[in-house]
Amino acid sequence: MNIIETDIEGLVEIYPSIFKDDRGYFFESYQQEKLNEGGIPPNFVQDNQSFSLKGTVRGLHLQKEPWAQGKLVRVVKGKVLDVVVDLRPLSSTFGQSRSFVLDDSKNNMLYVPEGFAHGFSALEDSIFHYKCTNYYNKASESGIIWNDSTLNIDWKVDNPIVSDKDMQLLSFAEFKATLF
Ligand SMILES: Cc1cn([C@H]2C[C@H](O)[C@@H](COP(=O)(O)OP(=O)(O)O[C@H]3O[C@@H](C)C(=O)[C@@H](O)[C@H]3O)O2)c(=O)[nH]c1=O
Repeated sequence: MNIIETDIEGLVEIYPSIFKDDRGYFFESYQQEKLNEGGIPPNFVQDNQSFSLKGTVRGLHLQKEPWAQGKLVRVVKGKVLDVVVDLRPLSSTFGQSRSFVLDDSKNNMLYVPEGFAHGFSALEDSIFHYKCTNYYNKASESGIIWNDSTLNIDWKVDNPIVSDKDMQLLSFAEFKATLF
């Protein structure tokens, strides 16, 4: 398992060791001790899985305190562009976004700490799986509109499929006004 720190504090990429043989492959999709050594907390309480048609954009989502969630995300099948925005008010990278391709041929994962907005676009039909450090809490849901012009994220999909709920999310400026 190769755990790689990114240039944003707490945001970590993980490349598991994949063992291939005549039958197929094997890898440890979650190993608490090794991940904890790499700075990833051990307190996951909920696993989620979604399927998205190619071209879908989900996000950008977060839950507010005290229901903030760290997320350990990966694709089971397919390929997504995973996007995070650092919304921790005291962070030197506040307001910055990063994108990572998560791919079922590499089985790479990303740990997104609490305090980030998270989303992804499906570059292929994709099954997405993630572990969360806190439970789903509908009343605490918040987020930023996927196509906010100031964040200017390239989702790398044409004519995105976006839920009605996500079309109602705040602009980044509106979101910031709720913080400060
Ligand atoms: C996220 C979630 C949704 N649901 C329900 C609510 C709703 O009826 C249905 C679909 O919910 P959503 O449209 O919010 O699903 P989705 O847009 O896939 O939401 C997810 O997006 C990605 C980008 C994230 O980062 C996740 O944390 C989560 O916010 O599932 C749960 O029961 N538990 C959960 O944990």
